[in-house]
Amino acid sequence: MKIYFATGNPNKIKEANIILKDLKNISVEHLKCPYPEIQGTLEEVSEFGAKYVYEKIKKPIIVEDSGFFIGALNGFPGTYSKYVQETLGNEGILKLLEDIEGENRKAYFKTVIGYCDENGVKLFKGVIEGKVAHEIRSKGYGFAYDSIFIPDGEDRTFAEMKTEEKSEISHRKRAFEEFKKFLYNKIIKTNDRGYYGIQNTSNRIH
Ligand SMILES: O=P(O)(O)OP(=O)(O)OP(=O)(O)OC[C@H]1O[C@@H](n2cnc3c(O)ncnc32)[C@H](O)[C@@H]1O
Ligand SMILES: [Mg+2]
Repeated sequence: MKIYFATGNPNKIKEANIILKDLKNISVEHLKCPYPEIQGTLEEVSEFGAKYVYEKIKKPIIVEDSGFFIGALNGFPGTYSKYVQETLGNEGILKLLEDIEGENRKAYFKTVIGYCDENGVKLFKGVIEGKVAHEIRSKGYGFAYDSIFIPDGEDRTFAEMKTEEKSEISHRKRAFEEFKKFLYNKIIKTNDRGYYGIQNTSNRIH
């Protein structure tokens, strides 16, 4: 089964492939099919985008909308994350937080995957909590906000972790895990042999 992933961001494809690497029989293909990013919640953007792209290609499709939410800024940049990354950038964000210390630097990433096929659209969500670093810290991994985000339980920013490490705990990983559960059920229901397509043999039911 092929699932198309409509995104303009190749980092997302790289991470999705790492996260979904244990899926057999299912491949994720990058699709460059722009869709209107309506102004609204991540859920609204993903639902609209998934339906929009599905109507165009009539094949199983995912889109994904993510945001970076900073507690001390009442969730800003949140649904404006793309625009803020391109304008203020990470330095601008750090400046806004100059006098903010400790617990007040809390932030989280959230991802909402929208999946659409002939049965309609479904959403899958993932969140990772952490805090905003005091300075930009990167070993060249990751992208966008990764160099200022330190996940809870870590000292390093996402941009100091290899993509494989980020992808063990990230918001994207969590959203895709939910999506995987849905795929397992769907495949069990639709496949006569009841074969999951998953390497983990304990999950095989044939
Ligand atoms: O074409 P799409 O899939 O929309 O790709 P995008 O880069 O516009 O992605 P989003 O709208 O989902 O993301 C909003 C902003 O948040 C950034 N972002 C998304 N996921 C991230 C992650 O895992 N780490 C750091 N920044 C991220 C992204 O680069 C944008 O600046
Ligand atoms: Mg976008």
